[in-house]
Amino acid sequence: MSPQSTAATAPAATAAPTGRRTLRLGVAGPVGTGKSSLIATLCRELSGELSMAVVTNDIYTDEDARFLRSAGVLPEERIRAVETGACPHTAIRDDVTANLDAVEDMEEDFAPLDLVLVESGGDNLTATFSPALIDAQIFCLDVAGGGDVARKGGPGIGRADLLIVNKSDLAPYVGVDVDRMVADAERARDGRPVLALSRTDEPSVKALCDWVRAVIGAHRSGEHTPQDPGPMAPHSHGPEDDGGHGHGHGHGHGHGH
Ligand SMILES: Nc1nc2c(ncn2[C@@H]2O[C@H](COP(=O)(O)OP(=O)(O)OP(=O)(O)O)[C@@H](O)[C@H]2O)c(=O)[nH]1
Repeated sequence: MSPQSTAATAPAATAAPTGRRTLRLGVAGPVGTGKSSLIATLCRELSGELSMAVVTNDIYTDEDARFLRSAGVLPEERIRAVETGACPHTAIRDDVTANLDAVEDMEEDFAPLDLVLVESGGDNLTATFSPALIDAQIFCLDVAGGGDVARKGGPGIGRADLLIVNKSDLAPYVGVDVDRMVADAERARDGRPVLALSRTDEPSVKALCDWVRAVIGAHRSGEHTPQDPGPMAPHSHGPEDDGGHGHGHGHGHGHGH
C-alpha cells in the first residue's frame, strides 16, 4: 500500500524511527450508534498490546473526548478533541486539515504509535472519511435505527472497510432480526465484512479486535490499500436544518437515522 498517496496534502503516516507505521482508523456513522463506545471498547481491549491514541470530532463540544477520558481507557493526553464548528463530514472529508494536524501531533508526541482512532461526529448515512485523513474506516449502524437501514446503502454502508451492526443485544427489544440485517448489509457490500457487535457480547468484541489487528498487519506489510467510499450525495440545507448557526457551505442532510 502507499498510504495517502492520493493526496499531496497528506504525508504518509509517520514512519517512526523504529519502522513501525501508524494505522489511522476512522469510525463514522449516524448519531448515537455507539461510535464512542466502540472506540472505548477497542482501547480497553487493545491498549495493552498496541500503542494507541484517539482524536474525536464534535461540532461544538469536546463531549466525546470527555466521555473517553472519563472511561479511563487510555491516558488522558492520548485523547484529543477537534471541534469541527460545522457539519461533521466537513472536517473528515472536505477539509481535513484540523484532523490531520491532530493526528500528526499525536503521532509525533507518542511515537511510535500503532493505531490512531479518529471518531467522526455523528452525521448521516452518507458521511465518510477522506483517504487523505485515514487509512481504513469503520461505519457504524445500530439495530435501534431499524432493520431496514442496512438496505438503504450509501457510501459508508456499501464501501467502508468494515460495517458494524451495533447493539445487537437490543435487537429483541426493538424487533430487529440481526441475522437478516447482517445479510442485507452483506448484499450491499460486495463481500466486504459486516460484524454484528455488542459490547456485552465477548465473541463479537474479539472479532472486532481481530479485524483491527489484521488491518494493522496488512497496513504494515503494504497489503492494505486505503479506499475512498465516495463522496456525500448532493444535498442542500433548508433553513430548518441550519438551526440559525450558519453552516456557510450551503447544503443539508437526508438524515438516515
Ligand atoms: N445496549 C447497548 N447500548 C450501547 C452499546 N454501545 C453503545 N451503547 C449505548 O448507546 C448510546 C450511544 O452510544 P455512544 O457511544 O455515545 O454513541 P456515538 O455514536 O458515539 O454518539 P454520538 O457521538 O452522539 O454520535 C449510549 O447510551 C451507549 O451506552 C451496546 O453494545 N449495547
